[in-house]
Amino acid sequence: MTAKILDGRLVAEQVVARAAGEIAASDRVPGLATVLVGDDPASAIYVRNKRRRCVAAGIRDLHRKFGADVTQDELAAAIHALGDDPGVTGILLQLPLPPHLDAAALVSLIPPEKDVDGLTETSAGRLALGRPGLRPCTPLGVLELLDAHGIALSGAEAVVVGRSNLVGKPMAQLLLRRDATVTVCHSRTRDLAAACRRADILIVAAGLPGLITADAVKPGATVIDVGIHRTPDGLRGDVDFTAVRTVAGAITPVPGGVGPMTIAMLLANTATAARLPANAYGATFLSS
Ligand SMILES: Nc1nc2c(c(=O)[nH]1)N[C@@H](CN(C=O)c1ccc(C(=O)N[C@@H](CCC(=O)O)C(=O)O)cc1)CN2
Repeated sequence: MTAKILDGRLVAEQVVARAAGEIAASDRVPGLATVLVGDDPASAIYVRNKRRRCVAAGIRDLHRKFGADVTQDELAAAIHALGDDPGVTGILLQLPLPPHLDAAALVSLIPPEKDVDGLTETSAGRLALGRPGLRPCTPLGVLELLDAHGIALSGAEAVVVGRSNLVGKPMAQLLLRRDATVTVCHSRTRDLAAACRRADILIVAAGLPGLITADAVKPGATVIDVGIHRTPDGLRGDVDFTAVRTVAGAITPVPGGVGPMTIAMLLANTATAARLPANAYGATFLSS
């Protein structure tokens, strides 16, 4: 068997075109503030690509760049100012941050109705409770990709490898909302391969290159690789693509799978956020 390739670039184009259409039809121009701290080369690439895509879709680019030595208070003040600025309809703090900064505390300063990354406590809580809100871009993109390829979720055995706030946890919540039976695996899972073999849909966001080998995949399963690693041989995911594609029914490539979907869903969320009234999702907890 050779797996069908789930092309993220293709589906991302459709999502971006839809978002651009919504923006063109709206009377409010979205303004996205991307906040980039330090000199991480991968983060610089992702933010550059996000900004380019946004501008092409009619979103105002309100980028803010800070040195790696910026203090927590300086960054907090900048996020507060963006939160108060009516021209800024979306705020994104690119992760990871340098280790001296408290990323969770800074993310929590973003007003929920401008939280286009879906990472604030309000957004996460609303997802957990099944209430409307902005959802994290990568898990949202995975769902969009599965839907675009007609992969059924209701009643399916879904296994998520990884429990991060950025991907694993919200992915599990979104799959539950779509009536999948969800198992979340992590670094302490005893027999990871056995757990993964139960999956009709296997979503891997573990951050370990080549972690998932062919013996961990049920024949015919759909395998979604969220990992992205820069190796001497080029970009690689968390899945051993060459081996797993001979067992799986469908698989995402790296690059060209989930990555482009993450950016596309940011545009979709930015279009949505621009339509929200101030305070749509409740009060922000302001830290002193
Ligand atoms: N604030 C956030 N920080 C981070 C997020 C996020 O969603 N919000 N996700 C990741 C990185 N990420 C987005 O920021 C991201 C990763 C990969 C891609 C992508 O398009 N990858 C391409 C390859 C591009 C390349 O590296 O040359 C692909 O897979 O085809 C986009 C966005 C961590 N931080």
